[in-house]
Formats: sequence, C-alpha cells, structure tokens
Amino acid sequence: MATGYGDARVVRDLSLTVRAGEVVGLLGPNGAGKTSTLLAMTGLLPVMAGDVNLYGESVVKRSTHKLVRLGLVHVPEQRGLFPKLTVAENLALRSRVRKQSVDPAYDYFPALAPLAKRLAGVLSGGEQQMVALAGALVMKPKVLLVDELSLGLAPIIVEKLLPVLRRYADEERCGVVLVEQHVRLALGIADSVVVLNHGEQTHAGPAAVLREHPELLEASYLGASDPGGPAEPTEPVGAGARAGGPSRATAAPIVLPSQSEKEHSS
Ligand SMILES: Nc1ncnc2c1ncn2[C@@H]1O[C@H](COP(=O)(O)OP(=O)(O)OP(=O)(O)O)[C@@H](O)[C@H]1O
Repeated sequence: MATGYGDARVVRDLSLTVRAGEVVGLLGPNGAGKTSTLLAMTGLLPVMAGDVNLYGESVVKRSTHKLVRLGLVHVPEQRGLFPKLTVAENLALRSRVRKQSVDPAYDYFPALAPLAKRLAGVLSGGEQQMVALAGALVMKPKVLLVDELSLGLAPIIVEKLLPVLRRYADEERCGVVLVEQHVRLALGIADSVVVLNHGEQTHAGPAAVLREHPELLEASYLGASDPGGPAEPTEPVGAGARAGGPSRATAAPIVLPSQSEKEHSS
C-alpha cells in the first residue's frame, strides 16, 4: 500500500495483515509514515497504490463514516474528545454511532465511573486517553487503530492502558493496529510487528522474535531491511496478502479481518 499528500508518497512500501484478536505494532521513527498509514486505512488519505482490504473486500472507495459503521475505529493522536462535554456525554455520543451500550467503557476502565460527570477538557492526559480508548471500545470495533497512545503520558500510565487493549482484543476478537513510540511497551502486548522507516517497510514478523533479538529492531530503525526482505506475516488472512503485480512493494495490500473472521467474531 502506498499513500501520501498531493503528489508526494510518504508511504511507499507497506504490507500489513491484522487477524481477528491480533495486536499488530506499527513501529518506526518520527516521520516514518505511521500516522499517514492509519489515515489511509480510514479513508482520510488516498490509497495511491495497493489496497486496503476489510472482511475480504476492498474498502478504499468507502467513506470514513461507512468504515466506522463496518467496525473500523480510529483513536487519533489528538484523542478526538469534546472538551466541553462530560466524560459520560463523550462516551454516549460514541456509543450511538454503532448503537451500542456504554457499559463496556466502565467495565474496561472502572476508574472512569467517578469521573463520569467531569468535563473531558479538565481531565489529566492519562484520564483523557482512558476516555478516548473507552470511547472507541463502546463503538464495538472489529478493527481498532490506535495512534500514539503514549503521547504526552508517563510510561507508568501507558503500562496500565495497554493491557486493557490486549484484553479487549482477546475477549472481543478485535484486530488492533497499535502505532507506538514506546517500543518496549508495544512489544509487551503485540503479537506481530511491522517497522516502517522513511515510508518503506524494513521489518515484519512476530513480536516474540524482536523481544528476543532487539538488534533486529535496531537495524530496521536504521533503515536496514531484513536479509531476504520482510518476513511473511504469520498465517495471513484473506487472499493475496502478498499479491503480485506491477510492483510487489506498492501493490501489497493491507489486509484486515476476513469475512470468515467477521462471522466468527460477531
Ligand atoms: N499534512 C501533511 N502534508 C504534507 N506532508 C505531511 C503531512 N503530514 C505529514 N506529512 C509528512 O509525511 C511523512 C510521514 O508523516 P507521519 O506523521 O505519517 O509519520 P509518523 O511515522 O506518524 O511520525 P510521528 O511519529 O512523528 O507522528 C513525514 O515526512 C511528514 O512530514
């Protein structure tokens, strides 16, 4: 998949597969193209080559609104809260988008209950991030894209939030793409990892391998591709996770849960 701004392609070579219940860490240095990738997946940036595939179908022509209704939910870097509404009102607004209950917000984040009547804008950064994540969970996502959850937060707070994401992925069979600068924390919950550097994919494979061989991660951050090219994702879903074509790099799609996984998880 390739994407960018105007004529400039800032992501040129990315192939990413997310299975139901899987957490994929999308890592890489500043400016690598991670945020742009999420924006392309949600229809906010054009897909200039390749494809984005959800439940076995291309969704590049779908509107962002329609993608949300299909269960593709994005937690942006800026958290997307309404600061002048209370926590309860922020959650209620989101739960209505897919006509879901707000209960999961308080089940997954019990610390939000005493904050329900507070204005979102006066909360601490960690509390706001909790509301943002809870607001995503009440939309009952099938695929959740989380951008820089740790931005502006102390690692100790991030350490409390990430396991909730892991639990949600496991319990609801939700596929998660986690963009994160705190590599160690991301590797702590990820099943697999894709590393982007200057818009090119420099590593892909199981997170366990990077936990044991941090030197591979270092090499990918320095821009060195794995010997022999990026690893195949484990058990890719959907057809043609590494489709051939005019250019293998830019024709490779992003594959989100396949139709059969949708049926299993709904
Ligand atoms: N609105 C924009 N117009 C033009 N170029 C942009 C725009 N937003 C980002 N870019 C460029 O696209 C490239 C990728 O940026 P992106 O934000 O996707 O990277 P990132 O990996 O998420 O980095 P960071 O961790 O710093 O957010 C960068 O070179 C950036 O300058």
